[in-house]
Amino acid sequence: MQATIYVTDDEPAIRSAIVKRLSRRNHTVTGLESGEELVRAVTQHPPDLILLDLKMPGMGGIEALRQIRPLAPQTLVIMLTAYGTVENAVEAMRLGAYDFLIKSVDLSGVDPVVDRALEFLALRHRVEFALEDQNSAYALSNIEVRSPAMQLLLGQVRDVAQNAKATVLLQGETGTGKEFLARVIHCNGPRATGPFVAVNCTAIPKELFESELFGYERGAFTGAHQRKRGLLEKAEGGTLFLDEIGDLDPAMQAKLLRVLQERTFRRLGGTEDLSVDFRLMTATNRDLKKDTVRGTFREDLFFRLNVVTFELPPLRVRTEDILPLCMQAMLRFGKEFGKDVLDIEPEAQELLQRYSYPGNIRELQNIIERAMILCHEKTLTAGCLPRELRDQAAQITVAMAQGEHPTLRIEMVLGQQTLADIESALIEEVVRLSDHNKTLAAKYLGLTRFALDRRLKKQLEQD
Ligand SMILES: Nc1ncnc2c1ncn2[C@@H]1O[C@H](COP(=O)(O)OP(=O)(O)OP(=O)(O)O)[C@@H](O)[C@H]1O
Repeated sequence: MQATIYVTDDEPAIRSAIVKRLSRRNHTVTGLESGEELVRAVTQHPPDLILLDLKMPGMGGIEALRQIRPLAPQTLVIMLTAYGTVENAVEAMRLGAYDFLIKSVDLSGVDPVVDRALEFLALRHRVEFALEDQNSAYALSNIEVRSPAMQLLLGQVRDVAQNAKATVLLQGETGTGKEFLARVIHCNGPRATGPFVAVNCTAIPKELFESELFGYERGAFTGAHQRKRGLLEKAEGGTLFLDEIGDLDPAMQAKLLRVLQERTFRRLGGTEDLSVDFRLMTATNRDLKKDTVRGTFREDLFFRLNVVTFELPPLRVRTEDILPLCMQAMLRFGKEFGKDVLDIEPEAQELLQRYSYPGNIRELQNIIERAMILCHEKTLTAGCLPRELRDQAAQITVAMAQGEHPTLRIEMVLGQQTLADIESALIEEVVRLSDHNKTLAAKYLGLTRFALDRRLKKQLEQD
Protein backbone atom coordinates (compact mmCIF):
# COMPACT_ATOMS: atom_id res chain seq x y z
CA MET A 1 0.00 0.00 0.00
CA GLN A 2 1.27 3.47 -0.88
CA ALA A 3 0.58 5.72 2.07
CA THR A 4 0.75 9.31 3.24
CA ILE A 5 3.12 9.47 6.19
CA TYR A 6 4.10 12.29 8.58
CA VAL A 7 7.46 11.95 10.29
CA THR A 8 7.67 14.18 13.35
CA ASP A 9 11.06 14.52 15.05
CA ASP A 10 12.90 17.58 16.30
CA GLU A 11 16.31 16.14 15.34
CA PRO A 12 16.80 17.18 11.67
CA ALA A 13 19.26 14.36 10.85
CA ILE A 14 16.96 11.59 12.01
CA ARG A 15 13.87 13.22 10.51
CA SER A 16 15.38 13.60 7.06
CA ALA A 17 16.92 10.11 7.13
CA ILE A 18 13.51 8.54 7.82
CA VAL A 19 11.75 10.75 5.28
CA LYS A 20 14.29 9.75 2.62
CA ARG A 21 14.07 6.08 3.50
CA LEU A 22 10.27 5.96 3.26
CA SER A 23 10.05 8.21 0.17
CA ARG A 24 12.28 5.76 -1.67
CA ARG A 25 9.53 3.21 -1.18
CA ASN A 26 7.01 5.41 -3.00
CA HIS A 27 5.16 6.70 0.04
CA THR A 28 4.22 10.39 0.22
CA VAL A 29 6.24 11.51 3.22
CA THR A 30 6.32 14.87 5.01
CA GLY A 31 8.80 15.78 7.73
CA LEU A 32 7.55 17.91 10.64
CA GLU A 33 9.71 19.31 13.42
CA SER A 34 7.35 19.71 16.36
CA GLY A 35 4.18 18.44 18.00
CA GLU A 36 2.46 21.75 17.32
CA GLU A 37 3.27 21.53 13.61
CA LEU A 38 1.95 17.97 13.52
CA VAL A 39 -1.38 18.91 15.12
CA ARG A 40 -1.81 21.68 12.55
CA ALA A 41 -1.02 19.34 9.65
CA VAL A 42 -3.34 16.60 10.90
CA THR A 43 -6.19 19.09 11.30
CA GLN A 44 -5.86 19.93 7.60
CA HIS A 45 -5.02 16.51 6.14
CA PRO A 46 -5.07 13.41 8.33
CA PRO A 47 -2.44 11.00 6.93
CA ASP A 48 -2.48 7.18 6.95
CA LEU A 49 0.46 6.89 9.30
CA ILE A 50 2.42 9.10 11.70
CA LEU A 51 5.88 8.43 13.10
CA LEU A 52 6.07 10.55 16.23
CA ASP A 53 9.05 11.22 18.44
CA LEU A 54 8.31 10.95 22.15
CA LYS A 55 10.72 13.60 23.41
CA MET A 56 10.54 16.97 21.73
CA PRO A 57 10.86 20.51 23.07
CA GLY A 58 7.48 22.24 23.45
CA MET A 59 4.64 19.82 22.84
CA GLY A 60 5.99 16.30 23.49
CA GLY A 61 4.92 13.14 21.70
CA ILE A 62 2.40 12.07 24.34
CA GLU A 63 0.56 15.40 24.30
CA ALA A 64 0.61 15.50 20.49
CA LEU A 65 -0.84 11.98 20.44
CA ARG A 66 -3.60 13.00 22.84
CA GLN A 67 -4.57 15.86 20.55
CA ILE A 68 -4.43 14.04 17.22
CA ARG A 69 -6.34 10.89 18.21
CA PRO A 70 -9.78 12.55 18.08
CA LEU A 71 -8.78 14.54 14.97
CA ALA A 72 -7.68 11.45 13.03
CA PRO A 73 -9.09 8.27 14.61
CA GLN A 74 -8.26 6.22 11.48
CA THR A 75 -4.58 7.22 11.43
CA LEU A 76 -2.04 4.80 12.90
CA VAL A 77 0.68 6.28 15.10
CA ILE A 78 4.09 4.72 15.69
CA MET A 79 6.05 6.28 18.54
CA LEU A 80 9.79 6.83 18.07
CA THR A 81 11.70 6.36 21.25
CA ALA A 82 15.28 6.17 22.49
CA TYR A 83 16.67 3.36 24.64
CA GLY A 84 15.59 3.79 28.24
CA THR A 85 12.28 5.52 27.53
CA VAL A 86 10.30 2.43 26.60
CA GLU A 87 7.93 2.88 29.57
CA ASN A 88 6.75 6.14 28.01
CA ALA A 89 6.15 4.35 24.76
CA VAL A 90 3.99 1.80 26.57
CA GLU A 91 2.02 4.69 28.09
CA ALA A 92 1.61 6.07 24.54
CA MET A 93 0.22 2.74 23.36
CA ARG A 94 -2.38 2.91 26.10
CA LEU A 95 -3.39 6.25 24.65
CA GLY A 96 -3.93 4.70 21.23
CA ALA A 97 -0.52 4.55 19.56
CA TYR A 98 -0.31 1.50 17.32
CA ASP A 99 3.30 0.51 17.93
CA PHE A 100 6.66 1.90 18.95
CA LEU A 101 10.10 1.85 17.45
CA ILE A 102 13.41 2.20 19.27
CA LYS A 103 15.63 4.56 17.29
CA SER A 104 18.96 3.06 16.33
CA VAL A 105 21.85 4.50 14.36
CA ASP A 106 21.14 2.70 11.07
CA LEU A 107 17.32 3.02 11.25
CA SER A 108 16.96 -0.46 9.75
CA GLY A 109 14.11 -1.18 12.17
CA VAL A 110 11.86 1.40 10.47
CA ASP A 111 10.83 -0.64 7.43
CA PRO A 112 9.39 -3.75 9.11
CA VAL A 113 7.41 -1.73 11.68
CA VAL A 114 6.02 0.58 8.99
CA ASP A 115 5.22 -2.37 6.70
CA ARG A 116 3.34 -4.14 9.46
CA ALA A 117 1.29 -1.05 10.26
CA LEU A 118 0.44 -0.45 6.59
CA GLU A 119 -0.54 -4.04 6.06
CA PHE A 120 -2.90 -3.72 8.98
CA LEU A 121 -4.32 -0.50 7.53
CA ALA A 122 -4.89 -2.11 4.12
CA LEU A 123 -6.68 -5.00 5.77
CA ARG A 124 -8.91 -2.60 7.70
CA HIS A 125 -9.85 -0.75 4.51
CA ARG A 126 -10.82 -3.97 2.79
CA VAL A 127 -12.94 -5.17 5.70
CA GLU A 128 -14.68 -1.80 6.03
CA PHE A 129 -15.47 -1.83 2.37
CA ALA A 130 -16.93 -5.32 2.57
CA LEU A 131 -19.08 -4.42 5.55
CA GLU A 132 -20.53 -1.32 3.96
CA ASP A 133 -23.10 -3.42 2.21
CA GLN A 134 -24.55 -5.86 4.70
CA ASN A 135 -26.55 -7.54 1.96
CA SER A 136 -23.39 -8.60 0.26
CA ALA A 137 -22.02 -10.36 3.35
CA TYR A 138 -22.11 -13.64 1.47
CA ALA A 139 -20.71 -12.33 -1.83
CA LEU A 140 -17.62 -14.35 -2.70
CA SER A 141 -15.65 -11.22 -3.54
CA ASN A 142 -16.21 -9.87 -0.01
CA ILE A 143 -14.95 -12.88 1.88
CA GLU A 144 -11.59 -12.14 3.41
CA VAL A 145 -9.47 -15.26 3.52
CA ARG A 146 -5.70 -15.36 3.55
CA SER A 147 -4.87 -18.94 4.39
CA PRO A 148 -3.94 -21.11 1.39
CA ALA A 149 -6.38 -23.81 2.57
CA MET A 150 -9.36 -21.45 2.54
CA GLN A 151 -8.31 -19.76 -0.69
CA LEU A 152 -8.26 -23.14 -2.39
CA LEU A 153 -11.60 -24.05 -0.89
CA LEU A 154 -13.22 -20.77 -1.98
CA GLY A 155 -11.99 -21.34 -5.52
CA GLN A 156 -13.85 -24.65 -5.57
CA VAL A 157 -16.90 -23.06 -3.94
CA ARG A 158 -17.11 -20.61 -6.84
CA ASP A 159 -17.49 -23.48 -9.34
CA VAL A 160 -19.92 -25.48 -7.22
CA ALA A 161 -22.11 -22.43 -6.56
CA GLN A 162 -22.67 -22.02 -10.31
CA ASN A 163 -24.02 -25.54 -10.60
CA ALA A 164 -27.60 -25.24 -9.35
CA LYS A 165 -28.09 -28.95 -8.72
CA ALA A 166 -24.84 -30.08 -7.10
CA THR A 167 -25.53 -31.60 -3.69
CA VAL A 168 -23.03 -30.39 -1.10
CA LEU A 169 -21.85 -31.91 2.17
CA LEU A 170 -20.01 -29.60 4.57
CA GLN A 171 -17.91 -31.18 7.26
CA GLY A 172 -15.94 -29.52 10.02
CA GLU A 173 -15.73 -28.81 13.71
CA THR A 174 -18.38 -26.69 15.36
CA GLY A 175 -18.18 -22.99 14.50
CA THR A 176 -15.91 -23.39 11.46
CA GLY A 177 -18.50 -21.72 9.21
CA LYS A 178 -20.42 -24.58 7.61
CA GLU A 179 -23.75 -22.75 7.54
CA PHE A 180 -21.98 -19.57 6.50
CA LEU A 181 -20.43 -21.39 3.53
CA ALA A 182 -23.77 -22.97 2.62
CA ARG A 183 -25.23 -19.46 2.43
CA VAL A 184 -22.27 -18.31 0.33
CA ILE A 185 -22.91 -21.14 -2.14
CA HIS A 186 -26.62 -20.30 -2.24
CA CYS A 187 -26.11 -16.56 -2.68
CA ASN A 188 -23.53 -16.93 -5.44
CA GLY A 189 -25.46 -19.37 -7.59
CA PRO A 190 -28.40 -19.28 -9.99
CA ARG A 191 -30.86 -19.93 -7.12
CA ALA A 192 -29.78 -16.87 -5.14
CA THR A 193 -33.20 -15.26 -5.41
CA GLY A 194 -34.91 -18.45 -4.20
CA PRO A 195 -35.41 -19.34 -0.52
CA PHE A 196 -32.67 -20.66 1.77
CA VAL A 197 -34.42 -22.99 4.21
CA ALA A 198 -32.18 -24.00 7.12
CA VAL A 199 -33.18 -26.87 9.39
CA ASN A 200 -31.26 -28.13 12.38
CA CYS A 201 -31.93 -31.87 12.49
CA THR A 202 -31.37 -32.01 16.26
CA ALA A 203 -33.68 -29.10 17.07
CA ILE A 204 -36.87 -30.75 15.80
CA PRO A 205 -38.22 -33.64 17.94
CA LYS A 206 -38.05 -37.01 16.18
CA GLU A 207 -41.83 -37.41 16.14
CA LEU A 208 -42.36 -34.04 14.46
CA PHE A 209 -39.59 -34.24 11.90
CA GLU A 210 -41.61 -35.99 9.25
CA SER A 211 -44.54 -33.57 9.41
CA GLU A 212 -42.14 -30.61 9.43
CA LEU A 213 -40.26 -31.89 6.39
CA PHE A 214 -43.16 -33.18 4.28
CA GLY A 215 -46.04 -31.08 5.60
CA TYR A 216 -49.50 -32.56 6.07
CA GLU A 217 -53.05 -32.53 4.76
CA ARG A 218 -55.99 -31.40 6.83
CA GLY A 219 -57.13 -34.26 9.11
CA ALA A 220 -53.91 -36.27 8.65
CA PHE A 221 -53.71 -36.65 12.43
CA THR A 222 -55.40 -35.23 15.51
CA GLY A 223 -54.69 -31.53 15.58
CA ALA A 224 -54.07 -31.22 11.81
CA HIS A 225 -56.83 -28.64 11.37
CA GLN A 226 -55.59 -27.37 8.05
CA ARG A 227 -53.10 -28.24 5.33
CA LYS A 228 -49.52 -27.25 6.07
CA ARG A 229 -46.67 -26.98 3.60
CA GLY A 230 -43.49 -28.71 4.71
CA LEU A 231 -39.90 -27.50 4.55
CA LEU A 232 -39.32 -29.37 1.28
CA GLU A 233 -42.01 -27.33 -0.41
CA LYS A 234 -40.77 -24.13 1.16
CA ALA A 235 -37.34 -24.76 -0.34
CA GLU A 236 -38.76 -25.03 -3.89
CA GLY A 237 -36.52 -23.11 -6.30
CA GLY A 238 -33.89 -22.54 -3.63
CA THR A 239 -31.77 -24.44 -1.13
CA LEU A 240 -32.63 -26.85 1.66
CA PHE A 241 -29.87 -26.85 4.27
CA LEU A 242 -29.96 -29.71 6.77
CA ASP A 243 -27.59 -29.00 9.63
CA GLU A 244 -26.33 -31.75 11.98
CA ILE A 245 -27.35 -34.36 9.42
CA GLY A 246 -25.22 -36.96 11.22
CA ASP A 247 -27.73 -36.93 14.08
CA LEU A 248 -30.75 -37.67 11.90
CA ASP A 249 -32.91 -40.48 13.20
CA PRO A 250 -32.55 -43.75 11.16
CA ALA A 251 -36.23 -43.79 10.14
CA MET A 252 -35.93 -40.25 8.81
CA GLN A 253 -32.70 -41.15 7.02
CA ALA A 254 -34.68 -43.71 5.01
CA LYS A 255 -37.42 -41.20 4.18
CA LEU A 256 -34.97 -38.53 3.13
CA LEU A 257 -33.17 -41.02 0.91
CA ARG A 258 -36.43 -41.80 -0.89
CA VAL A 259 -37.05 -38.10 -1.61
CA LEU A 260 -33.53 -37.69 -2.97
CA GLN A 261 -33.88 -40.74 -5.20
CA GLU A 262 -37.32 -39.97 -6.55
CA ARG A 263 -37.40 -36.18 -6.19
CA THR A 264 -41.06 -36.54 -5.21
CA PHE A 265 -42.83 -36.89 -1.87
CA ARG A 266 -46.28 -36.88 -0.32
CA ARG A 267 -47.61 -34.70 2.46
CA LEU A 268 -48.68 -36.75 5.50
CA GLY A 269 -52.21 -37.96 4.84
CA GLY A 270 -51.87 -36.96 1.16
CA THR A 271 -52.41 -39.06 -1.93
CA GLU A 272 -50.75 -36.84 -4.49
CA ASP A 273 -47.05 -37.12 -5.40
CA LEU A 274 -45.46 -33.69 -5.31
CA SER A 275 -42.25 -32.98 -7.16
CA VAL A 276 -39.71 -30.61 -5.72
CA ASP A 277 -36.76 -28.80 -7.16
CA PHE A 278 -34.15 -27.61 -4.69
CA ARG A 279 -30.45 -27.85 -4.04
CA LEU A 280 -29.66 -29.93 -0.99
CA MET A 281 -26.80 -28.98 1.30
CA THR A 282 -26.05 -30.80 4.51
CA ALA A 283 -23.57 -30.20 7.31
CA THR A 284 -22.14 -32.16 10.17
CA ASN A 285 -19.31 -32.06 12.66
CA ARG A 286 -19.20 -35.87 12.71
CA ASP A 287 -17.15 -38.11 10.47
CA LEU A 288 -20.06 -39.49 8.40
CA LYS A 289 -17.90 -42.07 6.67
CA LYS A 290 -16.93 -43.55 10.00
CA ASP A 291 -20.58 -43.46 11.07
CA THR A 292 -21.50 -45.58 8.06
CA VAL A 293 -18.88 -48.14 9.11
CA ARG A 294 -20.25 -48.07 12.66
CA GLY A 295 -23.73 -48.55 11.21
CA THR A 296 -25.25 -45.38 12.68
CA PHE A 297 -25.59 -43.65 9.30
CA ARG A 298 -26.97 -45.24 6.13
CA GLU A 299 -24.29 -45.80 3.55
CA ASP A 300 -26.69 -45.28 0.61
CA LEU A 301 -27.74 -41.92 2.01
CA PHE A 302 -24.12 -40.97 2.63
CA PHE A 303 -23.33 -41.60 -1.07
CA ARG A 304 -26.26 -39.38 -2.08
CA LEU A 305 -25.11 -36.53 0.17
CA ASN A 306 -21.41 -36.88 -0.47
CA VAL A 307 -21.43 -35.60 -4.06
CA VAL A 308 -19.32 -32.51 -3.41
CA THR A 309 -17.71 -32.41 0.02
CA PHE A 310 -16.02 -29.44 1.65
CA GLU A 311 -13.96 -29.99 4.76
CA LEU A 312 -13.71 -26.74 6.70
CA PRO A 313 -10.37 -26.55 8.48
CA PRO A 314 -10.39 -25.51 12.14
CA LEU A 315 -9.25 -21.95 12.78
CA ARG A 316 -6.12 -23.08 14.63
CA VAL A 317 -4.64 -24.44 11.38
CA ARG A 318 -5.40 -21.30 9.38
CA THR A 319 -3.95 -18.64 11.61
CA GLU A 320 -3.63 -16.23 8.66
CA ASP A 321 -7.42 -15.79 8.76
CA ILE A 322 -7.59 -14.84 12.44
CA LEU A 323 -6.82 -11.12 12.21
CA PRO A 324 -9.13 -10.40 9.26
CA LEU A 325 -11.95 -12.16 11.13
CA CYS A 326 -11.16 -10.16 14.29
CA MET A 327 -11.28 -6.91 12.33
CA GLN A 328 -14.62 -7.86 10.81
CA ALA A 329 -16.03 -8.67 14.23
CA MET A 330 -14.64 -5.42 15.71
CA LEU A 331 -16.35 -3.35 13.05
CA ARG A 332 -19.61 -5.25 13.47
CA PHE A 333 -19.71 -4.97 17.26
CA GLY A 334 -18.34 -1.43 17.10
CA LYS A 335 -21.40 -0.44 15.09
CA GLU A 336 -23.68 -2.33 17.48
CA PHE A 337 -22.19 -0.84 20.66
CA GLY A 338 -21.53 2.61 19.22
CA LYS A 339 -17.78 2.24 19.84
CA ASP A 340 -14.97 3.39 17.64
CA VAL A 341 -12.28 0.80 18.33
CA LEU A 342 -10.23 0.61 15.17
CA ASP A 343 -6.97 -1.11 15.98
CA ILE A 344 -5.61 -4.10 17.82
CA GLU A 345 -2.38 -3.48 19.68
CA PRO A 346 0.48 -5.77 18.60
CA GLU A 347 0.55 -7.73 21.89
CA ALA A 348 -3.18 -8.46 21.59
CA GLN A 349 -2.70 -9.46 17.92
CA GLU A 350 -0.06 -11.92 19.02
CA LEU A 351 -2.36 -13.48 21.67
CA LEU A 352 -5.27 -13.69 19.24
CA GLN A 353 -3.11 -15.43 16.66
CA ARG A 354 -1.65 -17.92 19.12
CA TYR A 355 -4.93 -19.09 20.68
CA SER A 356 -6.31 -22.47 19.58
CA TYR A 357 -10.06 -21.59 19.36
CA PRO A 358 -11.78 -24.88 20.21
CA GLY A 359 -15.07 -23.14 19.29
CA ASN A 360 -13.55 -21.77 16.06
CA ILE A 361 -15.00 -18.62 14.42
CA ARG A 362 -17.97 -18.52 16.78
CA GLU A 363 -15.59 -18.41 19.75
CA LEU A 364 -13.47 -15.75 18.06
CA GLN A 365 -16.57 -13.60 17.61
CA ASN A 366 -17.51 -14.06 21.29
CA ILE A 367 -13.99 -13.08 22.36
CA ILE A 368 -14.13 -9.91 20.27
CA GLU A 369 -17.66 -9.06 21.43
CA ARG A 370 -16.56 -9.30 25.05
CA ALA A 371 -13.37 -7.36 24.38
CA MET A 372 -15.35 -4.59 22.68
CA ILE A 373 -17.57 -4.28 25.75
CA LEU A 374 -14.55 -4.01 28.05
CA CYS A 375 -12.46 -1.81 25.79
CA HIS A 376 -12.54 1.91 26.55
CA GLU A 377 -9.66 2.94 24.34
CA LYS A 378 -9.45 3.42 20.60
CA THR A 379 -7.24 0.36 20.42
CA LEU A 380 -8.13 -3.12 21.56
CA THR A 381 -5.57 -4.13 24.16
CA ALA A 382 -4.40 -7.49 25.53
CA GLY A 383 -6.03 -6.61 28.87
CA CYS A 384 -9.49 -6.80 27.25
CA LEU A 385 -8.93 -10.38 26.12
CA PRO A 386 -10.05 -13.36 28.21
CA ARG A 387 -7.67 -15.08 30.54
CA GLU A 388 -7.55 -18.32 28.45
CA LEU A 389 -5.72 -16.47 25.68
CA ARG A 390 -3.03 -15.21 28.00
CA ASP A 391 -2.75 -18.58 29.75
CA GLN A 392 -2.52 -20.45 26.49
CA ALA A 393 0.31 -18.25 25.30
CA ALA A 394 2.39 -20.02 27.94
CA GLN A 395 1.37 -23.50 26.81
CA ILE A 396 2.47 -25.66 23.96
CA THR A 397 0.14 -25.47 21.00
CA VAL A 398 -0.36 -28.59 18.96
CA ALA A 399 -2.43 -28.00 15.86
CA MET A 400 -3.38 -30.35 13.09
CA ALA A 401 -3.54 -29.61 9.40
CA GLN A 402 -5.99 -31.79 7.48
CA GLY A 403 -5.05 -33.52 4.29
CA GLU A 404 -4.00 -36.83 2.90
CA HIS A 405 -1.26 -36.96 5.53
CA PRO A 406 -2.50 -35.10 8.60
CA THR A 407 0.32 -32.99 9.95
CA LEU A 408 0.85 -31.86 13.53
CA ARG A 409 2.46 -28.49 14.07
CA ILE A 410 4.05 -27.71 17.39
CA GLU A 411 4.83 -24.32 18.81
CA MET A 412 7.03 -23.92 21.82
CA VAL A 413 7.60 -20.75 23.81
CA LEU A 414 11.34 -20.71 24.41
CA GLY A 415 12.31 -20.51 28.02
CA GLN A 416 8.89 -21.55 29.26
CA GLN A 417 8.70 -25.17 28.18
CA THR A 418 10.86 -28.23 28.20
CA LEU A 419 11.33 -31.16 25.88
CA ALA A 420 9.31 -33.27 28.30
CA ASP A 421 6.35 -30.82 28.01
CA ILE A 422 6.49 -31.16 24.23
CA GLU A 423 6.58 -34.93 24.44
CA SER A 424 3.52 -35.01 26.71
CA ALA A 425 1.55 -32.60 24.52
CA LEU A 426 2.43 -34.52 21.38
CA ILE A 427 1.54 -37.92 22.81
CA GLU A 428 -1.77 -36.59 24.13
CA GLU A 429 -2.72 -35.16 20.76
CA VAL A 430 -1.76 -38.25 18.77
CA VAL A 431 -3.78 -40.47 21.13
CA ARG A 432 -6.75 -38.15 20.72
CA LEU A 433 -6.42 -38.12 16.93
CA SER A 434 -6.27 -41.92 16.91
CA ASP A 435 -9.67 -42.01 18.60
CA HIS A 436 -7.92 -43.32 21.74
CA ASN A 437 -6.82 -46.42 19.85
CA LYS A 438 -3.46 -46.77 21.60
CA THR A 439 -2.09 -49.40 19.23
CA LEU A 440 -2.62 -47.00 16.32
CA ALA A 441 -1.22 -44.07 18.33
CA ALA A 442 1.90 -46.10 19.17
CA LYS A 443 2.32 -46.87 15.46
CA TYR A 444 2.07 -43.17 14.53
CA LEU A 445 4.65 -42.35 17.19
CA GLY A 446 7.02 -45.14 16.22
CA LEU A 447 6.76 -46.71 19.68
CA THR A 448 5.76 -50.14 20.89
CA ARG A 449 2.40 -50.29 22.62
CA PHE A 450 4.24 -51.12 25.83
CA ALA A 451 6.49 -48.05 25.54
CA LEU A 452 3.48 -45.81 24.91
CA ASP A 453 1.65 -47.19 27.96
CA ARG A 454 4.74 -46.58 30.07
CA ARG A 455 4.97 -42.95 28.94
CA LEU A 456 1.24 -42.35 29.49
CA LYS A 457 1.50 -43.83 32.98
CA LYS A 458 4.47 -41.60 33.78
CA GLN A 459 2.52 -38.57 32.54
CA LEU A 460 -0.43 -39.48 34.75
CA GLU A 461 1.83 -39.79 37.80
CA GLN A 462 3.36 -36.37 37.10
CA ASP A 463 -0.04 -34.73 36.70
N1 LIG B 1 -15.58 -16.74 6.48
C1 LIG B 1 -16.30 -16.14 7.43
N2 LIG B 1 -16.31 -14.80 7.53
C2 LIG B 1 -17.02 -14.18 8.49
N3 LIG B 1 -17.78 -14.81 9.41
C3 LIG B 1 -17.82 -16.13 9.37
C4 LIG B 1 -17.10 -16.88 8.38
N4 LIG B 1 -17.33 -18.19 8.58
C5 LIG B 1 -18.16 -18.26 9.64
N5 LIG B 1 -18.46 -17.03 10.12
C6 LIG B 1 -19.31 -16.73 11.28
O1 LIG B 1 -18.94 -17.61 12.33
C7 LIG B 1 -20.06 -18.03 13.08
C8 LIG B 1 -20.15 -19.54 13.07
O2 LIG B 1 -20.40 -19.98 11.74
P1 LIG B 1 -21.45 -21.14 11.38
O3 LIG B 1 -22.69 -21.05 12.20
O4 LIG B 1 -21.59 -21.14 9.90
O5 LIG B 1 -20.59 -22.40 11.86
P2 LIG B 1 -20.98 -23.95 11.80
O6 LIG B 1 -19.77 -24.67 11.37
O7 LIG B 1 -22.22 -24.12 10.97
O8 LIG B 1 -21.27 -24.24 13.33
P3 LIG B 1 -22.11 -25.48 13.99
O9 LIG B 1 -21.42 -26.75 13.60
O10 LIG B 1 -21.97 -25.23 15.47
O11 LIG B 1 -23.51 -25.35 13.46
C9 LIG B 1 -21.27 -17.35 12.42
O12 LIG B 1 -21.59 -16.19 13.15
C10 LIG B 1 -20.78 -17.01 11.02
O13 LIG B 1 -21.45 -15.88 10.50
